[in-house]
Amino acid sequence: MQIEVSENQEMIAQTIREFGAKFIQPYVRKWDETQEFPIEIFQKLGELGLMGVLVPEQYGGAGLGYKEYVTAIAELSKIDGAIGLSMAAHNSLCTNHILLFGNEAQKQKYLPKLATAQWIGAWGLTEPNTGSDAGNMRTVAKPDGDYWIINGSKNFITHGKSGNVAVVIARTGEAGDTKGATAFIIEKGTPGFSAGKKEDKLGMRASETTELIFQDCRIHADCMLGKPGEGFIQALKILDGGRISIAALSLGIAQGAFEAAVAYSKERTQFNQPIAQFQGIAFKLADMATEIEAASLLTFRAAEKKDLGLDVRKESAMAKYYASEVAVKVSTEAVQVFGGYGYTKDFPVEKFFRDSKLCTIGEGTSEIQKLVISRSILK
Ligand SMILES: CC(C)(COP(=O)(O)OP(=O)(O)OC[C@H]1O[C@@H](n2cnc3c(N)ncnc32)[C@H](O)[C@@H]1OP(=O)(O)O)[C@@H](O)C(=O)NCCC(=O)NCCSC(=O)C1=CCCCC1
Repeated sequence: MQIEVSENQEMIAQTIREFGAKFIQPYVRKWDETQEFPIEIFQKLGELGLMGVLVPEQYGGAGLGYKEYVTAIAELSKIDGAIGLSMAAHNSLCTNHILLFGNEAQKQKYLPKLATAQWIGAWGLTEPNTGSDAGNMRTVAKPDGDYWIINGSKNFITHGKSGNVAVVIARTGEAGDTKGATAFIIEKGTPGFSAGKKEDKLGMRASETTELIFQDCRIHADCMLGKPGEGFIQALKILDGGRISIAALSLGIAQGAFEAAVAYSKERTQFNQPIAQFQGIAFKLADMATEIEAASLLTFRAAEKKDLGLDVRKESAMAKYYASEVAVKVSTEAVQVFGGYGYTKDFPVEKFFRDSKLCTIGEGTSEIQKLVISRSILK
């Protein structure tokens, strides 16, 4: 898919393929059915150095870039999108927020644990009434001497219950003021901080999604990331990287569904010939392959620009928008290629189909990506 693949990317892809065949693939269906979050998988991935791909070596990470990170998420998501999603939320949202906006003490304290997955991270921006309009958040943090008191709730939070630490953005100024929000690091077990309802989801079921609840949660000012008022802009910058990871997740899902459809179409015979020999099926495969290739180019281009330290708000939105829509389209077509069998849980494509839909919604809907892209063009 890419013209040049680095040695590190090859090594990461190979490691994940071997790891996935042994520790993920055999359990995908069970985790999906039971909605179980297999935390031990992340600890094992952490031991392999894959939970801190973007974290510099001095903080216990691999010190690599977005190209390698995209490779890791896409390879994992070919096997199980839910595992790819959890890795993405842990890395590009929670860990990256501390890496990019934390002070030295915060980085020393949290990054080594997060980069090795001894601790799992969560990130809280979305609220029940403020999803796309994230800047209008209602969760409030009020100063109290050297402390801040947080009240409110966040929802659709990956690792809300299992996470050892969360980065949470709360209102510290006027409602609707994009300079009126602040980011805080809050550890599990802090009085007044708890996980609420766990969502029963259509797809991505092995990735845990819960509410976060704050009731007079008192935290020291040392937990603040950056300065008061910087939280919303920090979050938008974090989403610029996060959206590349959702594009990678989408690529993995699309590639997994495509490979299953190709294999099945060569084996399944109807009217005395493999269905792949019918133009109706062969042209579907041609469309899928072309769209995956285009999605891959957009995703790796955004990753390359990010690695160069450039502003990628447009490129990450384009990659996420296009790749996620491709994941939905390709997995839908894969179910069609499988026919009735594709609609059963005996084959993998129904899961790709269910998992893919999250990609057009999480970290900003396709409509929000178009808003970001068009604002960037028209500014
Ligand atoms: C794009 C958006 C709708 C924008 O909002 P507004 O119109 O309120 O804000 P606007 O006027 O665009 O901007 C404010 C200031 O900010 C600067 N800036 C914007 N982008 C950036 C940027 N990328 N970098 C730096 N600065 C930026 C902008 O210039 C402006 O500054 P100024 O006030 O003029 O000085 C934003 O709210 C958004 O994106 N929503 C989707 C949330 C959303 O995506 N959640 C996802 C939550 S996480 C999630 O869903 C999951 C996580 C993991 C698991 C799956 C799900």
